[in-house]
Amino acid sequence: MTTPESVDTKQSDEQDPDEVPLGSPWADLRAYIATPRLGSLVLSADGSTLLVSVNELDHEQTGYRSSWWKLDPSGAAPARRLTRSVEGESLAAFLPGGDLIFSSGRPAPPVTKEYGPNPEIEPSDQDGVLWCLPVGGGEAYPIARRFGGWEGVLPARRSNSVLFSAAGFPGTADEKQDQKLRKLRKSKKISALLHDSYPVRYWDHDLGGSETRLYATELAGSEVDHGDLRVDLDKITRLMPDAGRRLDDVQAIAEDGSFAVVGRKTPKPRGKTQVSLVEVDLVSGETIVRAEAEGAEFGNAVISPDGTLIVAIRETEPTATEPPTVRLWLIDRATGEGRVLAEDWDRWPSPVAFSPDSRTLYVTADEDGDSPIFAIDLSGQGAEPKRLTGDGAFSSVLLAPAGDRLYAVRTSYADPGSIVAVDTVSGELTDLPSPVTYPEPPGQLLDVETRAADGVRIRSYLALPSGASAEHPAPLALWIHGGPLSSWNAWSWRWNPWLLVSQGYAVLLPDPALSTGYGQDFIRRGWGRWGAEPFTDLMAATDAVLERDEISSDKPVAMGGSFGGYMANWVAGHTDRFAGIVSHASLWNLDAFRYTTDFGVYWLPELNDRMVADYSPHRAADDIRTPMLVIHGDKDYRVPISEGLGLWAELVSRHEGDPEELPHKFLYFPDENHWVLSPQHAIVWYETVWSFLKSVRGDGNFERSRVL
Ligand SMILES: CC(=O)N[C@@H](C)C(=O)N[C@@H](C)C(=O)N[C@@H](C)C(=O)O
Repeated sequence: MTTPESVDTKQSDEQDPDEVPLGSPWADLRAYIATPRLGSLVLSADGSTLLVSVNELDHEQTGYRSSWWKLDPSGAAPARRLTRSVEGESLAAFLPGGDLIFSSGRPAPPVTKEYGPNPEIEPSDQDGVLWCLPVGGGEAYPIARRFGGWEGVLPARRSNSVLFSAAGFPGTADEKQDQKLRKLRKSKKISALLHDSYPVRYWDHDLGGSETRLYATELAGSEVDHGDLRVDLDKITRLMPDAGRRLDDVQAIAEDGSFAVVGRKTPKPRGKTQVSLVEVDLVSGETIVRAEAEGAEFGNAVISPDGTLIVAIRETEPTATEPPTVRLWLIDRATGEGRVLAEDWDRWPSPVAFSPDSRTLYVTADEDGDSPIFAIDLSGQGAEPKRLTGDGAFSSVLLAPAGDRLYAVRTSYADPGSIVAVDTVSGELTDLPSPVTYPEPPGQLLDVETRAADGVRIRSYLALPSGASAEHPAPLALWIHGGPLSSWNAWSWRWNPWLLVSQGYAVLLPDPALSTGYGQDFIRRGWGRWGAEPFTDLMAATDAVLERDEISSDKPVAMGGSFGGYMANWVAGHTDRFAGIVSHASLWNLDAFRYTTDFGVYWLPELNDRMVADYSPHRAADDIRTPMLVIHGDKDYRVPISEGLGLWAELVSRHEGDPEELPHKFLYFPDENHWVLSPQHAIVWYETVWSFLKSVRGDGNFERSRVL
């Protein structure tokens, strides 16, 4: 598979724009949305089969469908597509014998007792069907159907134990009742939910209609029992049935299938919850609390192959003045004792795998514009992390059973994604043949740095168009990342600087105060002071690149989404140095935001009254003189639409001149969420941003996208 062919064409007036052959994906938005995107990796228990998911544009070009591709872990054979259906496939996990379980919306045979549970339930568009692709060959066949779908499938590596998780309706005692209630609600068109706890929404969907339920069973595999596998949640063991909505997530299963580690939420006063780690015995169902502490939460657990150790992250609760800390927490199952690992390591790590002898732990952590893999030797006293990989952000990291190599998807802002094998001793990378090859971006990615007024180093990436030079300097676009506890270190299809580079801009991607990968002090510097150091760091980074010969001294433009949108709004109210500002899914009135965002209690320690009084962008509404493009999706529950509506109303109500000459625009998506994910809307998003930036720079009039 390659990206859509690059053909240099000029659009004639008569031609339907959709008929014009595709150009480069970094310049032609139709080619951009049609470019396949790498997803996550799955490895078989014996290490012989590595899969990667690939997201491709669907036939209507209004969504993406994912399929699984088979990779040769040795790197010899090319990638080949393993699953193919119009509806796509998602969840995937190997049984130890090699059978692959996956979910797919592909048409399943009619419901009969023969093939699945709950035969009284008519097939529906809300069905989730799990399929098995037998290792010995042959067609995939359905093994379970469930109205409402599945959350996860987690097989043990060296036994027949398999965990299934699915969302159950609160108040229903078992799977039968759950399925009946779902059917009733559907037929009566009931969508109402009753809440008695917090939170009630998450990113773009409602909570309250579901709680995670956990089931365990033994699946021998089709090769072993010479028959088809069947899973019926009514007939298998439900674990922690009394946990109700306290069961948070299923994090890991022991290789021998004897126990699993799950997150358990305990409701706390003032709407808080605290997640602890609980071990559940898959046979007896007994539970043991493995990690629990006031003022801290635990997650991302990994179990050592010998089953003696659990490592997770421990994140402390922030206060008004102290940001959270993230550390590794090592639990010795024999003694039940837990301790911090690599306490002095000033990074926020996340565990990914243990070596086969359980003596080395592999983790990833943001570091200085990368998110590399580190190895931590657990046998010595020091637990000193050793950086294994160089540039790039490594995700979906899996260890080969022999322990000699890790597999990962590596991305950076110079690379949309490669599949790599990492030597666990030398850290050497080998590229594996990937289902997707991407064309080179239309420029260079530079690592640049400057000093803030207080002497602190601020580093950034600068995406520079190929032709930029002292003779042809490029106009500058400042991009501000979200979070704010994050870093511009991994490729993003949503925030892709190369699309703007192809329009001639140089794009600056700074990591200001609050960014991850530079240590705790760097985060603390901006904590509760959003309009102070994070803002002045961004300005310092902008000043420094404006001095470069290849950068035009014209007024730059600025853009940011989410927290980056907060900062875009703050910039608008505190400087007139930008020609135009794009504010996507932005925080405008912090006083309102902290109570209406989906998870307000996360923000409350930092967004206290004092911080809100000092740093809410809406307080500087009178000072905004820069044209703004406001963009918001109505289904954004992280930064609710009220923030975008408030910003828009305040901008418009301050415009005293000719209404026809309002300098601002509002691009509103009634059915998009925080990210604007559908491909057709991504096109509208970029087209509108391009046109707005062009107009504020005086390069032409603002032109509506032809579909607006
Ligand atoms: C619970 C919570 O709010 N977590 C934050 C990481 C978060 O979602 N922040 C948003 C306001 C934000 O800035 N998100 C960024 C990562 C984005 O680009 O969506």
